[in-house]
Order: sequence, then C-alpha cells, then structure tokens
Amino acid sequence: MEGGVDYLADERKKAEFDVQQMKIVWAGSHHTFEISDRISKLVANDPAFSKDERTMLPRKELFKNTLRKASYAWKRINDLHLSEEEASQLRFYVDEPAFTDLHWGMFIPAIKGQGTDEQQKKWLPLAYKMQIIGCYAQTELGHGSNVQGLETTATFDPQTDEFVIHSPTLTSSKWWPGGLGKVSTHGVVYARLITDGQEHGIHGFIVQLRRLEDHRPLPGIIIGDIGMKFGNGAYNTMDNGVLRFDHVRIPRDQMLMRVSQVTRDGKVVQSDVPRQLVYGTMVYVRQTIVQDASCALSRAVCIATRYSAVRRQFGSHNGGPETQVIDYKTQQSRLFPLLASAYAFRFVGEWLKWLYTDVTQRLQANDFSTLPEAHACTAGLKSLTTSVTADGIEECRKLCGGHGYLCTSGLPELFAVYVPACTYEGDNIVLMLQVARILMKTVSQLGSGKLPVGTMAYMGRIEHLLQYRCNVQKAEDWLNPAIVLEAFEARAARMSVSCAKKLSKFANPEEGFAELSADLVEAVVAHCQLIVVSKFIEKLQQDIPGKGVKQQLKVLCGVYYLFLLHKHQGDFLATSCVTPKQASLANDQLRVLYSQVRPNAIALVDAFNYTDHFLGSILGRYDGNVYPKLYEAAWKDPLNDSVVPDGYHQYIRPLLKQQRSAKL
Ligand SMILES: CCCCCCCCCC/C=C\CCCCCCCC(=O)SCCNC(=O)CCNC(=O)[C@H](O)C(C)(C)COP(=O)(O)OP(=O)(O)OC[C@H]1O[C@@H](n2cnc3c(N)ncnc32)[C@H](O)[C@@H]1OP(=O)(O)O
Ligand SMILES: Cc1cc2nc3c(=O)[nH]c(=O)nc-3n(C[C@H](O)[C@H](O)[C@H](O)COP(=O)(O)OP(=O)(O)OC[C@H]3O[C@@H](n4cnc5c(N)ncnc54)[C@H](O)[C@@H]3O)c2cc1C
Repeated sequence: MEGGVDYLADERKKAEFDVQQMKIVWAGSHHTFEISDRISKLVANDPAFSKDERTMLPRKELFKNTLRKASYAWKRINDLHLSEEEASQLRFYVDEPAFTDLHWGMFIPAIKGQGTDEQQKKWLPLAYKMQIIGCYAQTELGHGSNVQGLETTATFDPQTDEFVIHSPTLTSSKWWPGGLGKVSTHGVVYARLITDGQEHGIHGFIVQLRRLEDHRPLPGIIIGDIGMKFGNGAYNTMDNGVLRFDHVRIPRDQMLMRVSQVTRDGKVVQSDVPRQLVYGTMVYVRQTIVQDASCALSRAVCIATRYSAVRRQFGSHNGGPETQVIDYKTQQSRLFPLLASAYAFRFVGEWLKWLYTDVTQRLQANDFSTLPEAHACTAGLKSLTTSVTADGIEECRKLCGGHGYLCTSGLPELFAVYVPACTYEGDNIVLMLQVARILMKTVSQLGSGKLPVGTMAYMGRIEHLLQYRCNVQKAEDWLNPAIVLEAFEARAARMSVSCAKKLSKFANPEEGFAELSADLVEAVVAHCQLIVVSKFIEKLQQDIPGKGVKQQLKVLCGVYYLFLLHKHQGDFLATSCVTPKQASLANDQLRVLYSQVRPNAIALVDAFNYTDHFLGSILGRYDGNVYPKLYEAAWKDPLNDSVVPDGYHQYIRPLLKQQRSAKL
C-alpha cells in the first residue's frame, strides 16, 4: 500500500490463498522476486523516473526526456554496482521504450551469437561499457519479412581487404531499426555478401555509423528518424531510423564470421555451423517477447480487474450499493480468461527461456539438433502470445467502460506501445507459416520411422490420436488434465493431418501451401495452444508451496483451457474430438470456475506485484481510490490552464456572434 485508505481492502480479505507465495511463483523464484521487488520500488520512488505527462509532450521534448532517463538509469546502474539481472530489471521498470532496448536486446546478442571469439573480445567490452551504442539494422524500406530479399550490398574488395557497404536503391534504405535514428554509433547491418562477383546470401556486418567525437554521420552515410508512430507518447520515445550507405568501407574483420568466413583472398568458407544461425538473434528476441507478453497482459488485466471491483453500475436494492461490475457474469467471462492467459503465458515463457538456454548450450558444443524446435517454438509462441495480448489489452480497455479510453487509465498508451509486437521480430502470420512448414514436414515424415521430438512428439501417436474418442460424461470430467491434453492433442493432430492430406493433392507443393495457408495458420494456432496448455499442466505437477496457491493455479489452468475449448469449439466439433454435449459440459464447468476465481481476483492481480508507478493507471491504483484521482488529474490537462481557451476570440466568439445576429 502506498498510504491512505484501501478501498479494495474487503476484496483482499476474500483471498483464499497465500498472496506472498503466489508473488514468488509469478516472479519465478525467491531470488527473482527479491530483485524485482527491490528494483521496482527503487524506480517508483525516484522522481527522476516519473512518467507523468509523458503522453502530452511534443516529440522533441519526449525524446530528450527519454535520453535523460536512459542516461540517469545508466548512472544509477553504475553507482549502485547493479548486476546484469538487476540492471535489466531497472530498465524494465523505467518502462519507456528506448535505444538501450536494442543495444542490450539485439546489438549485443547479435555479436555474441554470430561473432567469432576474437570479434566478441574486441567489441563486447566496448558495448558493455556503452562506449559504443549499437542497433540491429536488418529491415529495409522494401523488405522486412523476406530477409533473403534485402538489397543492401557488402562487396569484398581484395585490393584493400575491405567490404564496401552500399544502398543501391531507395528500397534498400534501412528503415525501422530502433535506436538508429538519433543515437546509435554502430549497427549490426545485414547485407548481401558479394565476393568476386558472386552472391553468398545475407550476413551481418558491424558498421560504425557516427563519429565518436561529435556524433555526426561518417562520410557516405545518411541517417535520420522515420517519423511519428501510432499513439501519444507510446513508442515515440524510440528513434526508429532510416539509413543509407554510399560505398562505405569497413575492414574485412567486421563481418560477423561465426557462420561463414571471408578469407584474405575473398574466398567464402562455411563453418560447420548451420546457415540459419544468421537468424539466431531473432530466435533470442522472440523468446524474450513471449516473456514480455505475460507482463503486458497482466498489466492490463490488473488495471481492469481492480477497476471492475471499484466500479458499480445498476442493481441497487432498497438504496443499498449498486452491483460491482466484476460480479456481472459477462464481465467475468471476458476478464477471467485474460487473467488466466497472463498466468499461462508466464509459465510458457519460463519454459521457453529454459528451451532457449538449452539450445544455446548445445550450439556451443556444436549440437544443432534442437535448432528447428527452438525456431518453431519461438516463432509460434511469439505469434500466439502477442496476438492474444494485443487483443487482450483492447478488451481490458472496453472492460473499463468510458474511463478506459482516458490516457490516465494507462490502457491507450499500453496498447499503442504493445501492438507493434504483432509485427516486429517477424509478422505474426509470416511466423505462423514458418511453423506450418515444420508441422507439414513432421506429418510427411510420420511413416518414415523418424519419430517427432519435443513439442511435436505427440504426432508420434498419430494412429491413436486419429481414433481418439473423448470420454467426458459430466462437467467435472473436464478438470482431468489427462483428458484435456488428449482432446487438445487430437484436435491439433487432426487439423494438421487434414491440411497435409489436402496438400498432397496439389501437383506443386508450394502452390498448395499458398492456397491452404489460412487453414495451415489455424492448425498452427491449435498446435501452439496445445503447447501453452501442456506447459501450464506441467507447471502444476511441480511442488508449489503456500496455502491454496496450487489450487488457485489449477482453477486458472482450467479457465485457460476450457475458455479455449469453448472459443474454438468449432475446431473440436469439426474434427470430432468432442461431441456437442461434451462441449456444452465444458462450458458448464467453465462457469463454475469463474465463480471460484471471483473472490480471488484482486489477490491474483496483486500477485503480479506491480507498483502504481509501473502500472501508470488511475483505474488500476492499488488502493482503488479512483474517482478523486481522476477528477484531480483532469485539471492538470494543459487545456484547463485557462478557463477561456486560446482561440476563443478568433474562432468561438465570432461564431456565437454570428448566430445571435442571425436570430435577431
Ligand atoms: C530488443 C529487445 C527485446 C526486448 C523484448 C521485450 C519487449 C520489451 C518491451 C517492448 C519495448 C521495446 C522493445 C522493442 C523491441 C523491438 C525489436 C524489433 C526488432 C526487429 O523487428 S528486427 C527484424 C526482425 N525481422 C524479422 O523477424 C523478419 C522475419 N523473417 C524471417 O525470420 C525470415 O526471413 C523467414 C520468414 C524465416 C524466411 O526466411 P528464409 O526465406 O530465409 O527462410 P525459409 O523459409 O526458406 O527457411 C529456410 C530454413 O531456415 C529455417 N529457419 C528460418 N528461420 C529460422 C530461425 N530464425 N532459426 C532457425 N531456423 C530458421 C526454416 O525452418 C527452414 O528450414 P528447413 O530448410 O526447412 O529445414
Ligand atoms: C515498432 C517497430 C520496431 C522495429 N524495430 C526494428 C529493428 O530494430 N530492426 C529491424 O531490422 N527491424 C525492425 N522493425 C521492422 C520489423 O521487423 C518488420 O516490420 C517486420 O519484420 C514485418 O515485416 P514487413 O514490415 O516487411 O511486413 P510485410 O511482410 O510487408 O507485411 C505486410 C503484410 O503482408 C503479409 N505477408 C507478408 N509476407 C507474407 C507471406 N509470405 N504470406 C502471407 N502473408 C504475408 C503480412 O502478414 C502482413 O499482413 C521494427 C518494426 C516496428 C513496427
């Protein structure tokens, strides 16, 4: 509590579980909880990190303010000798998209993943100390999704032992990289490698962009910001940039050479590392984006849940209080599945982080066998979780009625910052189609004796799944995780097999794939939902201490999968995985679970442990003191600086005068 009366105190008393223990489950461990709790308070209590009025600042002021915060954050990180984990928590809780996200989140990982040991030794210490600031310059004006279509060239000049980086067309201009527009001194630039007149595909190059002395672009380089983006404040704190090269020369050793090397005489040598590792940074970032989805969704859900308990509308009896809107079943059926999804994404994000760490360790030992699984899981889950989260934030805005539309609710800015997650780091449909290819390959190999592995292992039981009949007879049977898993597996497997059968009828598989792509995306959604459900169920098999904590998570898990079953009952019925009667029983059980969530709803969002600073929402205040604060905030709007608005004499008065004289 941050002082004063707690208007949600009665709600908090209803909780049937140990909230403190749930906070630890949400954080992942005691250790992470301690760090995130301490750092979030440190940020919240420092006026230098205030977020007030961010949505009202003009772009230049907004951007300068972001630079100030980023530089102050760096000073605090150094003064307090924060560890890497603490520093990244600090940047997270400052909660303002900035060039530092790309420096730490993509530039450094690109050098780590694609640079040789020598290159890492040379560049990483400079980057870690922020003596250079980097961005990830891949996308161009003409191509983003189709990485092989990038046009920037890197031509080897054996005379000087240099690469010549060039933008041959307007569409080859780099366009979008965050941090590029006004800040980065360096970039990992992706370009088409050409040696001796021959093309060798897309590779990354470390290119210095600005002079370290006065920040001016180096000769042959044109850089700028690409302009305002969606929303006030929001992502406009980021300098997404445009970049053009006119025959800019860099030394040969600035090509990232872990995957392929160019020798002194211009020969291209492939190492035994797979080519796809050039895409490795994207796999890393997609994994972090899945974790971030649970943060963004939980934040919106926290606001909507607290406000739904404060807001009353209709239903007063004998002059008593009106009904809290959270008690309306329609409100619960829109809100609680999102609450459950936030928890589900938290756990699948945790698992994905483990998978990524495992893949990285294997890659270091030259074991590349799990790379396709890592690609499929990161691409599929990035798409699923960001789509649900973006839609979920908007649903939370609607759940807050009119007040949700005010900037002071925090929801418009959260939405505006979040929605590009459906596009950046791979357009969600494009990524789903990547997973579809892998799914279809898996199905086509089923007869060959090659057993599917990892998250596709269930396909290995295809005969059984094709014959499966669900044996749910009463609503409570839907609480049995084994029954649920089989139903989700059968649905996903049958949708994939159905697509594969249709595909096999096309003489040209590429044509078939294009024709069936919408169906394929639906099969991928089913497959990804199965992953999330199964990881939630696996989580419940762990030892989870704390009174009532595991029970609450079981309820949320049930809400998550039964909501999906209800929403996608068309799939389940069309594939004969459930009967209409069983689908109806699932919905009955879902209603029972909603009533079990209700008394715990406020405590379940308290478990996210968000400070009021981080939430940035009057509707989501911890103390529920919404109305006086909304009233107070309105008067701070610049429009209320004067009683009579600027422009009155110019525009309103003549209008009123003209109407008066017309009447007379
Ligand atoms: C940055 C900090 C992160 C912080 C995140 C947390 C959020 C915090 C709050 C938010 C605030 C601020 C942060 C914002 C950060 C924004 C960052 C955004 C940065 C970017 O957007 S960078 C640009 C990203 N671009 C893309 O993602 C492009 C998408 N396109 C592709 O990935 C590829 O081109 C493609 C679609 C995969 C197609 O490529 P290609 O034609 O070459 O490939 P094929 O389809 O022929 O496949 C060939 C072969 O390779 C396999 N494969 C493809 N991709 C991969 C991969 N990544 N890894 C492994 N293997 C891969 C594919 O399966 C095929 O295999 P096969 O031959 O069939 O066996
Ligand atoms: C806020 C933000 C930050 C970004 N930051 C960076 C950065 O730091 N560095 C960087 O390099 N890039 C960055 N990007 C660029 C981003 O990665 C690309 O915009 C993204 O990969 C999508 O590519 P695109 O713009 O080419 O979309 P397009 O591919 O042009 O998509 C347009 C439409 O076509 C559809 N489509 C495309 N291909 C297919 C297909 N094969 N089949 C079916 N449908 C298809 C898509 O689904 C979409 O509906 C950023 C973008 C944004 C919005």
